[in-house]
Amino acid sequence: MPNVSAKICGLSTPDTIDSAIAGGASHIGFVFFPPSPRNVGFEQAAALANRVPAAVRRVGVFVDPDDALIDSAIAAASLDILQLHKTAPDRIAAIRARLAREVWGALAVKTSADLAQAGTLAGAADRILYDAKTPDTAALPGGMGLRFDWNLLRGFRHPAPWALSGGLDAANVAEAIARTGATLVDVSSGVETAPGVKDPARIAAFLRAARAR
Ligand SMILES: O=C(O)c1ccccc1NCC(=O)[C@H](O)[C@H](O)COP(=O)(O)O
Repeated sequence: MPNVSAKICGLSTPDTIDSAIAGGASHIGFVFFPPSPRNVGFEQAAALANRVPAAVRRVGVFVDPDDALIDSAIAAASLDILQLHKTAPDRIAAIRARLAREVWGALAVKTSADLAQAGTLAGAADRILYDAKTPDTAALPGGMGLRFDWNLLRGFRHPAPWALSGGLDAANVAEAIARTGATLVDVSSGVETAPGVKDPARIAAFLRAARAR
């Protein structure tokens, strides 16, 4: 069975960063999107990023960002990877070409028609993050604890490396991995006690469960 790696997204405090690292997270996500309860400022991100060892990848999470925001976030938090939500494939490709950095494209999934759009991200992004589609009225395109039907991924021919996200937690991540074959999983609200409030114990439990599947 392949090793499963885990990204803990939306971290904003030193204790939760430390918990993710101690628990074996492969990736740590910082959200740069002011409407999010997980948004971090540049100085805050810089201090948090300093706690992250080089072996753990620092992911910046953005919603259709402009170049100035990306450049400031990279400078502050030494980001290894950019995760782009609601960003057109040609814009993703342009960002990737300009920065020569790993870039992930988030694909909002509810139906098989959504999943069929994965091909548009292949070639533009290094990795596709399958995430649950949030309602049009929602303030956020991610981090809402929603999950999509994992059966949609059964037999799906992934056009690029990928990761699974959306509504994962310590109780369901093993099943999610078994059902989809994911080798990289991503969680945010499933390790929180309230929106934006990460819990070190839940982070540790999630990472244990992802390993123990
Ligand atoms: O988490 C946010 O607040 C957020 C805001 C804007 C764009 C993306 C955001 N999160 C992206 C993530 O990578 C989350 O981990 C992913 O959507 C899963 O969230 P959850 O279902 O809460 O585990």
